[in-house]
Amino acid sequence: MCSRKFFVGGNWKCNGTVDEVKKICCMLNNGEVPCPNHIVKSMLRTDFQVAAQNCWKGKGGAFTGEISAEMLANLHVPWVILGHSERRQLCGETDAIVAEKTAYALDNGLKVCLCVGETLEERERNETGAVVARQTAAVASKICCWANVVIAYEPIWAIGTGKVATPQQAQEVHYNLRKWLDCYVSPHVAMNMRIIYGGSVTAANCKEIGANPDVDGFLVGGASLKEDFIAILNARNYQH
Ligand SMILES: O=C[C@H](O)COP(=O)(O)O
Repeated sequence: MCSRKFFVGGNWKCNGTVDEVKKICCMLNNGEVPCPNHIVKSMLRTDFQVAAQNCWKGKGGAFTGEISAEMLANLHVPWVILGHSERRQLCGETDAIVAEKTAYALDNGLKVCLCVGETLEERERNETGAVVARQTAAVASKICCWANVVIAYEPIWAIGTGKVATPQQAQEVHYNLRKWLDCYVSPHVAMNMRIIYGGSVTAANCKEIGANPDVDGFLVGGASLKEDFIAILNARNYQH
């Protein structure tokens, strides 16, 4: 029996003054629904969980500008987003680095939202499945327990562009990724892994994409900064 609970993450990225963050927290706290820092955590209802958007790949130390997994755990930040395409493309994070970070974060008690996804060129060359499998395989070579991992499929061409994947495109990639997990990790992990979709998700398209059997939630950028996010959180009507 599959017990995947619908999962929706808001990725505020590098946005938000204190006043803006207060406004979004207020919207969330008052929304009818079932972050990167400590201030946000203290402003939010306790049924929301906060995630950092990155962490260092190993033990903390002389790494200016970084935050370690231990520091996040110590701040009671339960989640970290790793492997986001903006980190991969803008900060040179390779599959190996993302895998190392994932293993270290898990070992230190964090839960990981692992992002994977292809560029437009890769999709046009029919490489989507291979890219997503390669990115996941790098992590699979470093971790044994997947219980605290959610995988976010985020096609890079859909991020912040308004060009959302069709429900069929999302379902196909999620289905194939689950099949890959079934073959190369285990049937148990495949069945229980939440594979969420990210890339131009809005209140208008979330229900149709979220209705697919292999879409277990969303990772939302732009729309998580707006009132739209409440509708996205409710895309599957209060599933618990
Ligand atoms: O992490 C979220 C994704 O990058 C999606 O961003 P977006 O919803 O603004 O397209």
